[in-house]
Amino acid sequence: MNTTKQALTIAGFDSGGGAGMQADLKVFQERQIFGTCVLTALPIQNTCGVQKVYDLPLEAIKDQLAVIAEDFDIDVTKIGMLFSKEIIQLVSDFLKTVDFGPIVLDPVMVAKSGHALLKESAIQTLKEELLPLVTIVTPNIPEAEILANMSIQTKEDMVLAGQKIQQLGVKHVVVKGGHHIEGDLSEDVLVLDNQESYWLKNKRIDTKNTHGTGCTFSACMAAELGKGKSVLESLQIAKEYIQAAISDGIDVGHGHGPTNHWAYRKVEAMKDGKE
Ligand SMILES: Nc1ncnc2c1ncn2[C@@H]1O[C@H](COP(=O)(O)OP(=O)(O)OP(=O)(O)O)[C@@H](O)[C@H]1O
Ligand SMILES: Cc1ncc(COP(=O)(O)O)c(N)n1
Repeated sequence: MNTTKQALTIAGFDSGGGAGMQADLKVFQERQIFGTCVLTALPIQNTCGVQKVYDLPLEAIKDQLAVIAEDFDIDVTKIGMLFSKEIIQLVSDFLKTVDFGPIVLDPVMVAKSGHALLKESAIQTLKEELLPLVTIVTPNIPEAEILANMSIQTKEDMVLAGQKIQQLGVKHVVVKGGHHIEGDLSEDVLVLDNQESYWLKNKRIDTKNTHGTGCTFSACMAAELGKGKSVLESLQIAKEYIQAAISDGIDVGHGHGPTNHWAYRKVEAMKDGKE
């Protein structure tokens, strides 16, 4: 029997290597889970932004999903950029036919540079078709406002939005405070299906190098879930991973630089008493 844990990311492309499928595969490698991938769309982007997005033929996405199903025993699935309602429908229909483990959805809507990565016409399909299949969804504040159909100003609003998003059929919700709420802390809330909620807080880091933070964070959660960790444990590791990846930054590109995927190795070495 094959004991190597296997993850799938269904996501968009980033030539700049900081976000999307590229970030997800880097996280899978760092967290020691084998990474496979299905491309949904081809944005032309680097750290300075997204210039345009090329569509892929739906058939090409369908065929990629089919070859993964033929050949791999997927333990966990992470979903990022989906771009259109047709892609969401296709991916949802496919996921109903396979057991690809828990599903983590980062409901990517707009890139940090401001370019749309999800068409507005796709939001209803995302809510109705995909969310009921999802184990954990990880919206940032603007995404949570759209999914919950409410404005979010306070921490109480974040919890309420999480509960409203659960009513769409998803099991657990992480509403990320991240770069959208003011303050010294970067606070996220996990609303579990048993209605308990947990806050995760870290010092907010003042940096422009935050390209792909949402992708990295959700991919890390997925990797840990795929290896059998609980939802809360996976979230705690993801929060530590992203904190290290942002704070121990690297400087490449001329815009919003990517995060540092090696940084968490130091944190783990310290925990093991090796440093
Ligand atoms: N400046 C920061 N300092 C510390 N933590 C941060 C910072 N920015 C984001 N985070 C954390 O990074 C994780 C990802 O959240 P973020 O809000 O960046 O997601 P996102 O907006 O979906 O990202 P993306 O636009 O890359 O998809 C969360 O845990 C968030 O709290
Ligand atoms: C393919 C893809 N997926 C997600 C993002 C969001 O990342 P960011 O908001 O940091 O630009 C992105 N830019 N590209």
